[in-house]
Amino acid sequence: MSRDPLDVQIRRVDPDVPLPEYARPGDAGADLRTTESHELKPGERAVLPTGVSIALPEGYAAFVHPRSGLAARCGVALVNAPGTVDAGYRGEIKVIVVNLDPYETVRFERFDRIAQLVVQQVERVRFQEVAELPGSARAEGGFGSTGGHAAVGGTTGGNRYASVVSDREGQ
Ligand SMILES: O=c1ccn([C@H]2C[C@H](O)[C@@H](COP(=O)(O)OP(=O)(O)OP(=O)(O)O)O2)c(=O)[nH]1
Ligand SMILES: [Mg+2]
Repeated sequence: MSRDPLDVQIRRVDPDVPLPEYARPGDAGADLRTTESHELKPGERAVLPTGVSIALPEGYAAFVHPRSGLAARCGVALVNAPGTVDAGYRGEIKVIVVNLDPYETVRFERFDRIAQLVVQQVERVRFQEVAELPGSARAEGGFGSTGGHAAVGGTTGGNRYASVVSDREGQ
Protein backbone atom coordinates (compact mmCIF):
# COMPACT_ATOMS: atom_id res chain seq x y z
CA MET A 1 0.00 0.00 0.00
CA SER A 2 1.46 3.35 -0.92
CA ARG A 3 1.63 6.22 1.53
CA ASP A 4 0.41 9.69 0.74
CA PRO A 5 3.20 11.92 -0.49
CA LEU A 6 4.64 14.44 1.96
CA ASP A 7 3.59 18.03 1.20
CA VAL A 8 6.63 20.29 0.88
CA GLN A 9 6.34 24.02 0.31
CA ILE A 10 8.32 25.26 -2.66
CA ARG A 11 9.00 28.76 -3.94
CA ARG A 12 10.12 29.64 -7.44
CA VAL A 13 13.07 32.01 -7.39
CA ASP A 14 12.82 32.02 -11.17
CA PRO A 15 9.15 32.41 -12.10
CA ASP A 16 9.48 30.36 -15.30
CA VAL A 17 11.26 27.29 -13.97
CA PRO A 18 9.22 24.07 -14.06
CA LEU A 19 8.83 22.56 -10.57
CA PRO A 20 10.95 19.49 -9.73
CA GLU A 21 9.22 16.39 -11.04
CA TYR A 22 9.42 12.64 -10.55
CA ALA A 23 9.89 11.37 -14.10
CA ARG A 24 8.17 8.03 -13.40
CA PRO A 25 5.95 6.56 -10.68
CA GLY A 26 8.19 4.99 -8.04
CA ASP A 27 11.17 7.24 -8.73
CA ALA A 28 13.09 8.27 -5.61
CA GLY A 29 14.39 11.52 -7.03
CA ALA A 30 12.58 14.54 -8.45
CA ASP A 31 14.59 16.11 -11.27
CA LEU A 32 16.07 19.55 -10.69
CA ARG A 33 16.71 21.92 -13.58
CA THR A 34 19.22 24.68 -13.96
CA THR A 35 18.00 28.17 -14.77
CA GLU A 36 21.35 29.12 -16.32
CA SER A 37 22.98 27.97 -19.52
CA HIS A 38 26.59 27.14 -18.86
CA GLU A 39 29.58 25.47 -20.47
CA LEU A 40 32.03 23.32 -18.56
CA LYS A 41 35.41 22.50 -20.03
CA PRO A 42 37.10 19.25 -19.00
CA GLY A 43 37.91 19.42 -15.30
CA GLU A 44 35.85 22.59 -14.71
CA ARG A 45 33.21 22.93 -12.03
CA ALA A 46 30.35 25.36 -11.46
CA VAL A 47 27.64 26.13 -8.94
CA LEU A 48 24.39 26.10 -10.92
CA PRO A 49 21.13 27.62 -9.67
CA THR A 50 17.94 25.56 -9.79
CA GLY A 51 15.45 28.42 -9.47
CA VAL A 52 13.69 26.89 -6.45
CA SER A 53 13.84 26.98 -2.67
CA ILE A 54 11.93 24.71 -0.29
CA ALA A 55 10.82 24.47 3.33
CA LEU A 56 11.20 20.91 4.59
CA PRO A 57 9.49 19.84 7.81
CA GLU A 58 11.74 19.22 10.84
CA GLY A 59 13.10 15.68 10.75
CA TYR A 60 13.60 15.67 6.98
CA ALA A 61 16.48 16.51 4.67
CA ALA A 62 16.77 16.59 0.91
CA PHE A 63 19.78 15.18 -0.90
CA VAL A 64 21.01 16.46 -4.25
CA HIS A 65 22.07 13.38 -6.20
CA PRO A 66 23.69 13.10 -9.62
CA ARG A 67 21.75 11.87 -12.64
CA SER A 68 23.22 8.61 -13.90
CA GLY A 69 22.56 9.31 -17.58
CA LEU A 70 24.44 12.59 -17.42
CA ALA A 71 27.29 10.85 -15.62
CA ALA A 72 27.50 7.94 -18.07
CA ARG A 73 27.03 10.00 -21.25
CA CYS A 74 28.88 13.21 -20.40
CA GLY A 75 31.04 12.49 -17.33
CA VAL A 76 29.18 15.04 -15.21
CA ALA A 77 29.43 14.44 -11.46
CA LEU A 78 28.48 16.44 -8.39
CA VAL A 79 31.50 17.55 -6.40
CA ASN A 80 29.71 17.13 -3.05
CA ALA A 81 27.43 14.23 -3.97
CA PRO A 82 25.03 13.86 -2.39
CA GLY A 83 24.55 17.52 -1.48
CA THR A 84 22.63 17.99 1.76
CA VAL A 85 19.72 20.45 1.95
CA ASP A 86 18.91 21.07 5.62
CA ALA A 87 15.33 21.40 6.80
CA GLY A 88 15.99 24.99 7.85
CA TYR A 89 17.52 26.09 4.53
CA ARG A 90 15.39 28.61 2.68
CA GLY A 91 17.90 29.70 0.06
CA GLU A 92 17.89 28.65 -3.56
CA ILE A 93 18.98 25.05 -4.05
CA LYS A 94 22.29 24.96 -5.95
CA VAL A 95 24.03 22.11 -7.73
CA ILE A 96 27.83 21.84 -7.74
CA VAL A 97 28.65 20.14 -11.04
CA VAL A 98 32.03 19.04 -12.37
CA ASN A 99 32.96 17.84 -15.84
CA LEU A 100 35.08 14.72 -15.35
CA ASP A 101 35.38 13.99 -19.08
CA PRO A 102 39.05 14.40 -20.03
CA TYR A 103 38.31 15.70 -23.56
CA GLU A 104 34.77 17.01 -24.11
CA THR A 105 33.20 20.31 -23.07
CA VAL A 106 29.68 19.90 -21.67
CA ARG A 107 27.00 22.50 -22.32
CA PHE A 108 23.94 22.93 -20.09
CA GLU A 109 20.98 24.84 -21.49
CA ARG A 110 18.46 26.74 -19.38
CA PHE A 111 16.00 24.27 -17.84
CA ASP A 112 18.10 21.17 -18.55
CA ARG A 113 17.65 18.54 -15.84
CA ILE A 114 20.99 18.42 -14.05
CA ALA A 115 20.41 16.56 -10.77
CA GLN A 116 17.72 14.89 -8.69
CA LEU A 117 16.40 15.68 -5.24
CA VAL A 118 15.75 12.81 -2.82
CA VAL A 119 13.78 13.75 0.31
CA GLN A 120 14.35 11.52 3.34
CA GLN A 121 13.58 11.37 7.01
CA VAL A 122 16.72 11.81 9.05
CA GLU A 123 17.51 11.06 12.69
CA ARG A 124 19.00 13.61 15.04
CA VAL A 125 21.16 11.87 17.59
CA ARG A 126 22.47 12.71 21.01
CA PHE A 127 26.15 11.79 21.12
CA GLN A 128 26.84 10.03 24.39
CA GLU A 129 30.53 9.84 25.14
CA VAL A 130 31.83 6.53 26.53
CA ALA A 131 35.32 5.21 27.35
CA GLU A 132 34.80 1.92 25.45
CA LEU A 133 32.43 1.10 22.59
CA PRO A 134 30.59 -2.26 22.50
CA GLY A 135 32.28 -5.01 20.41
CA SER A 136 31.22 -5.97 16.88
CA ALA A 137 32.16 -8.45 14.15
CA ARG A 138 33.88 -5.73 12.08
CA ALA A 139 35.55 -4.05 15.05
CA GLU A 140 38.04 -1.51 13.66
CA GLY A 141 38.46 -3.11 10.22
CA GLY A 142 37.91 -0.70 7.36
CA PHE A 143 39.29 0.47 4.02
CA GLY A 144 39.54 -2.95 2.35
CA SER A 145 39.76 -5.07 5.49
CA THR A 146 37.49 -7.67 3.84
CA GLY A 147 40.08 -8.19 1.07
CA GLY A 148 40.07 -6.91 -2.46
CA HIS A 149 42.69 -4.24 -2.55
CA ALA A 150 43.43 -2.97 -6.01
CA ALA A 151 46.67 -4.38 -7.37
CA VAL A 152 49.13 -1.69 -8.31
CA GLY A 153 50.69 -2.29 -11.72
CA GLY A 154 49.58 -5.86 -12.03
CA THR A 155 46.95 -8.41 -11.25
CA THR A 156 46.18 -10.58 -8.30
CA GLY A 157 43.51 -13.20 -8.29
CA GLY A 158 40.69 -13.56 -5.86
CA ASN A 159 38.49 -11.12 -4.16
CA ARG A 160 39.61 -7.82 -5.66
CA TYR A 161 38.00 -4.63 -6.93
CA ALA A 162 40.20 -3.61 -9.83
CA SER A 163 43.79 -3.13 -10.88
CA VAL A 164 45.54 0.21 -10.84
CA VAL A 165 47.76 0.40 -13.90
CA SER A 166 50.46 3.03 -13.57
CA ASP A 167 51.07 5.21 -16.61
CA ARG A 168 53.87 7.08 -14.86
CA GLU A 169 56.70 4.68 -15.64
CA GLY A 170 59.91 6.30 -16.79
CA GLN A 171 58.97 9.69 -15.38
O1 LIG B 1 24.30 20.54 -3.08
C1 LIG B 1 23.92 21.37 -2.24
C2 LIG B 1 24.34 21.31 -0.90
C3 LIG B 1 23.88 22.30 -0.02
N1 LIG B 1 23.06 23.27 -0.44
C4 LIG B 1 22.55 24.28 0.51
C5 LIG B 1 21.50 23.68 1.42
C6 LIG B 1 22.21 23.41 2.70
O2 LIG B 1 21.33 23.48 3.79
C7 LIG B 1 23.25 24.51 2.70
C8 LIG B 1 24.50 24.18 3.47
O3 LIG B 1 25.04 22.99 2.94
P1 LIG B 1 26.20 22.21 3.72
O4 LIG B 1 25.85 22.08 5.16
O5 LIG B 1 26.48 20.97 2.95
O6 LIG B 1 27.43 23.19 3.48
P2 LIG B 1 28.44 23.81 4.53
O7 LIG B 1 29.65 24.08 3.77
O8 LIG B 1 28.52 22.94 5.76
O9 LIG B 1 27.72 25.20 4.84
P3 LIG B 1 27.09 25.73 6.21
O10 LIG B 1 28.24 26.18 7.02
O11 LIG B 1 26.17 26.84 5.78
O12 LIG B 1 26.33 24.58 6.84
O13 LIG B 1 23.60 24.72 1.33
C9 LIG B 1 22.63 23.33 -1.76
O14 LIG B 1 21.88 24.21 -2.16
N2 LIG B 1 23.07 22.37 -2.62
MG1 LIG C 1 26.79 22.51 7.03
